Amino acid sequence: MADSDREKELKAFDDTKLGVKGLVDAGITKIPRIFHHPPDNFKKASDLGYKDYTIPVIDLASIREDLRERERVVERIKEASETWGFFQIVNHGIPVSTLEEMVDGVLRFFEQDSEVKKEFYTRELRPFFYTSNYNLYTTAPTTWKDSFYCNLAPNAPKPEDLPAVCRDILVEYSNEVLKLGTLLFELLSEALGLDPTYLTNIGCTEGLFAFSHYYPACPEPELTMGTAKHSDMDFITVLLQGHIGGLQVFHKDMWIDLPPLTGALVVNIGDFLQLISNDKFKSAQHRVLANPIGPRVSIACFFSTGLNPTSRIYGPIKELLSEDNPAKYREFTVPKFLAHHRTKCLNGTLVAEDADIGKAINNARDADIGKAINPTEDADIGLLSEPEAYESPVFKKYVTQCTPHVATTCSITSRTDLKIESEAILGLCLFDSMERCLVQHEIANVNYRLFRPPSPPPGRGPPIEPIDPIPPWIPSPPIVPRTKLDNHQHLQYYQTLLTETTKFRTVLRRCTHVSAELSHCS
Ligand SMILES: O=C(O)CCC(=O)C(=O)O
Ligand SMILES: [Fe+2]
Repeated sequence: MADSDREKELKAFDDTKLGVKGLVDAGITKIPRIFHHPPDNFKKASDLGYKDYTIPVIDLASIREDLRERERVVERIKEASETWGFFQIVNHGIPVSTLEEMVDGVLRFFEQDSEVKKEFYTRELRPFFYTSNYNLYTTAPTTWKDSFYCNLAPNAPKPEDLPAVCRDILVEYSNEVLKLGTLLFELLSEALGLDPTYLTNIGCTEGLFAFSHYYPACPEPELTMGTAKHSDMDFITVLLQGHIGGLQVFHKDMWIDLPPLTGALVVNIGDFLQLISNDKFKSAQHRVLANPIGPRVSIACFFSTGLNPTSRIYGPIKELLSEDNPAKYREFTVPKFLAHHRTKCLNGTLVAEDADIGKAINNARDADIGKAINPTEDADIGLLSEPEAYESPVFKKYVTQCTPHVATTCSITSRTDLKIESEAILGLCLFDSMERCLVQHEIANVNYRLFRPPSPPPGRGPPIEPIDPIPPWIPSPPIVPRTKLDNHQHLQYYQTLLTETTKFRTVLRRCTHVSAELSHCS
């Protein structure tokens, strides 16, 4: 789809102020092209016959009275946060009737008279607003949902800023979530071996905002996504989902369903907590499938000062560090972190996964701020550092222009038999497709070998040291015909290309968020 056509379609869609629900109400049977997403190659655990992959459900019923039980719960939270980055909680103290009323409140908001609802439609940050696809005009495929956004703490919303149809329940529910947050951060602090008040004392409960999503039934669910793959850029998220499923968590190169459970809340670790726990806890990627039945609703409450940033400095918690476990990240402030990611994403410098406000735009590990301190694996062979590699004009050019191409050129179809780590698989797939991009777009007519140059014929330029930047766990993908280097010009060209390709590899190997399906801002 040409960019200008896409732009026009996006604008027309935006101007209706009716969102995806408006399309469904108009009776469409085919979804507009702006919603088309490239197919995903990763499998669902259930399709592979794995039945034992289930996200832990943790019962908080007696943790206040029974110390032993509290210890057991803390242990389970620790395990879930280290392995999954996700768990569900039941008997958390919020009455089921409040949860049900919150879900109903969301339905009432999205299903109210459209003229009243349109009053809330905007892309500007307001205490409460509604929109469809916050970053509609970025390069991302549009997702099949409408959302409202509400800032809850530290500045509680004024009642008059909230829509009448869900005002009371929103206030009640957010007070409950704030209370629950204090308990969760106590348990998470204990799970990290810290004093129970540690995470609260460093401000983890200070900020809260809600995104509530309305996913209408989709006539062609296989062509689009409800929410694209992302991780949350916050400390933790408390998610209430209605009665229709679709949420999936990425785990061991598979998508694991997280089906709704009456009375339960989903808790997931965000990028900030991963970062301050020095990678002990994992911020897992997740997504929501579009569904032929609907509407599905959800309310995600993000513990982050994202909408009221403070100058507080965060970094790996000192008490968790030791000689064997040195800090993996630099310190950061929330505003810098957000600004950095937003700029990166909106510039298209690095195509990111999800640019909704406060969400994971890029993985913390890859940011300049909060960036991994470890020397690059490639330092010993004289490669650029990762930030420099991001600046590589060739990298920018291909990553930004060729992302859809990446999706279609990856030749790796079977991952389940590849016994390598997930990053490696992603890396392999990306390298494979990136190289194909290079070959198809730019260099098909140039004679060269990409990775292992032959020695030039005697007397034709200096011998080339075979540089193999590929770590053993990323096999070199098979690649297209390359004839011999036969003159000095080609040799130089090859060397430039090799450097650039190596920069790709430097970057891509670390960028789990650059997705092989299609990197984008959703
Ligand atoms: O709708 C859902 O279940 C998940 C939404 C989500 O992941 C988010 O808003 O960050
Ligand atoms: Fe999320």
